[in-house]
Amino acid sequence: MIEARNIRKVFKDVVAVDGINIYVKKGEILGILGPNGAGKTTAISMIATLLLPDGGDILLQERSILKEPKLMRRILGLVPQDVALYLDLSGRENLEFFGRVYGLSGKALEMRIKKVLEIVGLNGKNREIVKNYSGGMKRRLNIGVALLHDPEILIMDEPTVGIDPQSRNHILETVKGLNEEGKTVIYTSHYMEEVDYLCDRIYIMDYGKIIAEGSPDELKAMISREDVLELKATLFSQEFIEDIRKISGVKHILHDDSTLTLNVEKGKNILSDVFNVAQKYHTTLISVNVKVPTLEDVFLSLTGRGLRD
Ligand SMILES: Nc1ncnc2c1ncn2[C@@H]1O[C@H](COP(=O)(O)OP(=O)(O)OP(=O)(O)O)[C@@H](O)[C@H]1O
Repeated sequence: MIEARNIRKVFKDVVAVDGINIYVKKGEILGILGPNGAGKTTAISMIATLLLPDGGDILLQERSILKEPKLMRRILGLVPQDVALYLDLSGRENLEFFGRVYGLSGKALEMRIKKVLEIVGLNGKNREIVKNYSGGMKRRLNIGVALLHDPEILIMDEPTVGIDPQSRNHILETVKGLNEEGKTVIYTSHYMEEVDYLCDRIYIMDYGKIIAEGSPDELKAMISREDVLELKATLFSQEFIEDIRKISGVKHILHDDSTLTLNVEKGKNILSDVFNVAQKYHTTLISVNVKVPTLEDVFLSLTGRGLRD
């Protein structure tokens, strides 16, 4: 349906998107996963025709949207990262305003507003001014605005950042529901749990490049030659972590003060080495677990860094 070929965008001396290929199939939820600054927003802004690439082409059903941006704009709903709403208007008034911008009016507009309020679960609050909405409600209304003209494709840029868990779940379920009704979705996030849960296919981005592509299971299978071990303690010292890093078979480490995640060569038993290090630094291990790999472990394996470093 959509095919971005070798697209590139440079801002002064920053190569935000470095010659990537992305395709989107009709009816799928496509995830773009990557840490802050990876280039996700820049990539989808080009697909959404908000930014012109410095190189490459973007095709919608074989026709270049660089030459014919209207083709894309007609069928696209974009949910930007920053909430774009009128705070002094009610939820309903915002929908009325943006609906008119999309060219809707009269009964058609009224019906779409009713439908959209149902989808985003804001029926009960539609006459309240948006200033009084919680962060999650504002995000949901923002999604509602993007749905007003009943777009075929929905592009969502990190729609759950900084909101409460209940609204987050509501948004994830809304995306699933919209997809089941036939909408194609492009969803960017740096939360691996979200893309794992939602997406049929995922591109992992880092420093403007795509470093892996596949279904969540395919991506996890990429590290099937590694075991993931998780150690917990009250506090891990830097010296402890450095000694663990030196154990033969340890490929990557992700850590905070109390949890160490190790990607270890498959089948390599490093437990006695781990316990020796623990003894050396008088560190009491609260737990040692073999983990089922997550997309975070895939990213760690590919880059040596965590998604949220
Ligand atoms: N308008 C701009 N001017 C200059 N640099 C920019 C601009 N937009 C993005 N960048 C830079 O391009 C790189 C990619 O940014 P982008 O916003 O696309 O990443 P992202 O993966 O969406 O991350 P985030 O979640 O933080 O938005 C970053 O280094 C960013 O600082």
